Amino acid sequence: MYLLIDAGNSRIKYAWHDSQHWLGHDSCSTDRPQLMLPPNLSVTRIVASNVAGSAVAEALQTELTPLAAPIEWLKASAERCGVRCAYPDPARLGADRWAAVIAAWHRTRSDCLVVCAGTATTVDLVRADGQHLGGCILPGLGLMRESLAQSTASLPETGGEFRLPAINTADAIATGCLLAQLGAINAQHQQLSGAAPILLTGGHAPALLPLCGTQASHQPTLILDGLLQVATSELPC
Ligand SMILES: Nc1ncnc2c1ncn2[C@@H]1O[C@H](COP(=O)(O)OP(=O)(O)O)[C@@H](O)[C@H]1O
Ligand SMILES: CC(C)(COP(=O)(O)O)[C@@H](O)C(=O)NCCC(=O)O
Ligand SMILES: [K+]
Repeated sequence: MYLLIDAGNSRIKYAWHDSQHWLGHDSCSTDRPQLMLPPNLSVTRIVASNVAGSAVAEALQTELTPLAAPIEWLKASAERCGVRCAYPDPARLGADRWAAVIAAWHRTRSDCLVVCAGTATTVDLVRADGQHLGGCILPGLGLMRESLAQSTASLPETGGEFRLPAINTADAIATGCLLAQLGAINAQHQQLSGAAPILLTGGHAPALLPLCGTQASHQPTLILDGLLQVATSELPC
């Protein structure tokens, strides 16, 4: 059994797979790393991406000590599972982005855009031949709204709907933050061949999906899929 763990800055997502099927999945807050695994889960390999810092890594390490397998921490590298990293210093690329890029390329085998819309939003470009081209990082939808609410006297943090043009404050904020995300996605998409698929993952993906056009699809398990791809390859992390 493979156990795959994606530790983001807000939530830890995890799932287990028997090399044929996903058998279960769950998530917990990154502030309280507590994994709920079935008793007697016979795990042969644990592959994890962690962008939430060393304290979270240590907590997971402690939590999973009873399992027979050690945690293998994925780090981006020059090449992995057929994908070549654009960063001259690959270890600087977030392991979650790297896993998502690996999964996206294996899924599409075409030019594609990978959007991870979580605490931060990351956009990555991948070419059909497996070359990662880089991308961009911007505050996630929640962070955008939070920063507006925190730095102003009267802007609300929640509510509102996408309306062009908006005619009330809540809608104006919701619309502005979504347009900022879409602007980054569309600008990066224009660097690829016209109809390249856009793979959206992360907690805010459902909010972006209806605005991203027909090339876009929601891939809730993209990062875990990439971790599985790594786990089922022969190489250690
Ligand atoms: N239905 C949802 N389930 C979970 N998170 C959601 C949902 N809708 C919006 N979110 C937001 O998505 C964020 C978590 O997304 P996620 O991709 O797990 O982030 P990260 O990888 O940075 O931890 C939460 O902070 C929350 O604000
Ligand atoms: C950009 C990120 C903070 C996104 O984290 P997340 O929103 O998934 O919690 C993470 O991928 C990260 O720390 N990356 C390292 C810097 C980089 O990718 O260039
Ligand atoms: K993200």
